[in-house]
Amino acid sequence: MLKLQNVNKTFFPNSVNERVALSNIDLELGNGDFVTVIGSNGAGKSTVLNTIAGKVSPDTGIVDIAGRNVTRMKDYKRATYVGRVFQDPMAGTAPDLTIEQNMALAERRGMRRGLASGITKAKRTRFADELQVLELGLENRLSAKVGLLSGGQRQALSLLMATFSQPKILLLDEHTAALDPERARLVTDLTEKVVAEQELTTLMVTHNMGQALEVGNRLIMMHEGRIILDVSGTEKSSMTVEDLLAQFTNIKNATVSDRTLLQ
Ligand SMILES: Nc1ncnc2c1ncn2[C@@H]1O[C@H](COP(=O)(O)OP(=O)(O)OP(=O)(O)O)[C@@H](O)[C@H]1O
Repeated sequence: MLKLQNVNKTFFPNSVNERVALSNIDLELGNGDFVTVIGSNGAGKSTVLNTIAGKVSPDTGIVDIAGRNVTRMKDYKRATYVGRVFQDPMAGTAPDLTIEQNMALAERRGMRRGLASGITKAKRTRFADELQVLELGLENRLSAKVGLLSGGQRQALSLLMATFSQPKILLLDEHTAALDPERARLVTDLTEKVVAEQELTTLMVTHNMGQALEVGNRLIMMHEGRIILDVSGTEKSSMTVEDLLAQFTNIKNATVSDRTLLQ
């Protein structure tokens, strides 16, 4: 469903600000794979997501979504294939528009302009049905401005909207990080439910190692632009947070000793 082949990205090459963000990334996700992505700051996690979404154009390599080479396809054209939820609850929704207006926009994602139709009664009923799944009572607040919702409610709505047009790939960029533990739990549970129901192929970046182990069927760890750990199935489910921390420590030590060797 998703294939990254030998993807490289360096920001500001050949300058003092040069940053190697992605280095020979090869990654293949099957239909319905739910992959959690961890790694230290600057490891390249967001750049992987941005490359898939088309926000970042790779220097070399191929991005293939559902058998289509989208490497040079603009982000707005890819929007039909890719749903995304960001860390900031304010990012995925328009605060001055109502819940139903936001949902109508999400529904039209990736469509050509000029095909707009009003929010019909049938549509309203469908939106209400969709919202009921969240169990937050939002189905009774269709005409409320989204700016009035709490962060957790907005993230739940963002998630629903991101999956509305049944994308091929769902990208979650630390989408529970800004929420309090209770709301983070709610949005995590909801994520698992929506992903399972729609069999969505999903990449979820998180700094929460417990969450990375608990959620999904596969986990990758990134470091300095590379994928340095890729576990799934029982190997993943038998891992503990301590195991992951030990991996981090090993890498950091290895990196330090590599540098020492190179000096
Ligand atoms: N638009 C950009 N312009 C310049 N450098 C960038 C840009 N985006 C990312 N980088 C650099 O690329 C590297 C990888 O960044 P990225 O944001 O992908 O890391 P990350 O793993 O998501 O980190 P974090 O956990 O801190 O969000 C870093 O060195 C970063 O400074």
